[in-house]
Amino acid sequence: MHLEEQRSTLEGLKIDADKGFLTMHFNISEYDINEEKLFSYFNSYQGQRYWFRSKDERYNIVGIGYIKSISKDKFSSAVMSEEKAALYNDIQQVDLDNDLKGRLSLFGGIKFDDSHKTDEWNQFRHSEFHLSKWQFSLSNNELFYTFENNGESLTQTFDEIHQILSEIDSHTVQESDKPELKMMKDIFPEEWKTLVDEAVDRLDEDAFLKVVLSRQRLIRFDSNISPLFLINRLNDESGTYTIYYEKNESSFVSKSPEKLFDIKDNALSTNAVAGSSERTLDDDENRQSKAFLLSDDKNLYEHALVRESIVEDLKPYSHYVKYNDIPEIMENKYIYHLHTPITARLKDDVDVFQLIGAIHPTPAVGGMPKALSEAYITEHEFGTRGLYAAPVGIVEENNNSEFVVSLRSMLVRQRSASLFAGCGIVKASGSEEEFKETSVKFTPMLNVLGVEWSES
Ligand SMILES: C=C(O[C@@H]1C=C(C(=O)O)C=C[C@H]1O)C(=O)O
Repeated sequence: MHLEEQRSTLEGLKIDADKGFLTMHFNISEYDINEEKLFSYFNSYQGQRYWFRSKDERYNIVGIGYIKSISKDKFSSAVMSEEKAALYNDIQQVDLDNDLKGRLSLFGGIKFDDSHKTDEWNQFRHSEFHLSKWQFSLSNNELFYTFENNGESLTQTFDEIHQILSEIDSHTVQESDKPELKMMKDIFPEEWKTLVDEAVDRLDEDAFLKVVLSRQRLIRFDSNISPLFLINRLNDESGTYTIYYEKNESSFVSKSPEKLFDIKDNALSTNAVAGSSERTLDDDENRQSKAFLLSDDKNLYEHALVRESIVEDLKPYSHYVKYNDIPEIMENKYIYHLHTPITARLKDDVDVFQLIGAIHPTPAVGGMPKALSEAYITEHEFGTRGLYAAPVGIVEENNNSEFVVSLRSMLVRQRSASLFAGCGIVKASGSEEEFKETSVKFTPMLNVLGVEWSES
């Protein structure tokens, strides 16, 4: 449809005075727009921007300006779904084209737990989801522009948006400087190994099977880490999720390989991921590494715990749950994992927040049994997980959604970055191997930061 025709549909449009917001939904395929141009152009919105890209690019969304948010200091699935319904109910949506495919979405996350040992996550509330003023759905070249319904002329708004889209199209992105590394250190490395040894002693094969313990690495640069530098580097590794989430002065970044679940018209798909071995540049070593994973009892056991827990958690909400008994190899750039795809047909009245409450934390990031391992993590782990290993993702009005388990992640504030990595501890684990595995899991974020490293 041509611009003039789209513009004229607005002239006769009846505005619903009861709604607080209006969303115009545009096809923007005539403009040359990408993530970097958007983050550069909308620099003044820093602190209120996100980028979420699915592994398969079902979603590739950049959101600018948090115009309306649902946020709580405690997670309640009922309250979240009520507030989400109220938020959508207050919006009049206007499609400016007949064959638009995208849907107006919320983006956000729910922290791993409600522990507050340290204050570095204070800029994020416990459960927080945002509707953005500008939602660029880059996988289908669409824009949702949302604004307060205050009687402004719609055709004038339409013209202003097209003016801005032309400016973004011709916007030149300046190259951003690589920050110089000043300091890099593991937080309590020896104490963490002791923590792992103590956990191994505490675990037993009947009542406490597994606990996931994480640790942090702190990095400081000699200048602030520029958002554009990160956006540019995040485009690098394919085959993972991409999350870049600004909130005030903090940014949370993840290159997770792990989906919590996605839902499309009541069909849910998820993936049990647990069991790891390093990927190197040597083909022979890699063949051995994969063969080892597929036959190693400790890794297969850790994996089965995760798969069974997810399947059991899904059953009450599903007509059926399907999966294969034999795990497959997931290949990431720096690491291999065992994974099992799982699908389910959800019952009609199931809400997305209810599912998050039921599944998170999977034993891939918590442990088994769930309550015992969560309490163990809260009591013994150093630091606060915040959004590390937490559900972060996109949700639409009708429950269609995609959530990530936000691993391979970091919290960036001004000149510093805190990197997070964990691993599953079972009775057969050893602290030196687990320390090494967590070091490998820092690699994706070191790469995003442009930090040269060598793990020896
Ligand atoms: C906890 C992390 O990873 C999880 C733990 C794994 C394991 O213990 O083998 C593998 C993949 C993830 O499910 C992490 O990356 O921080």
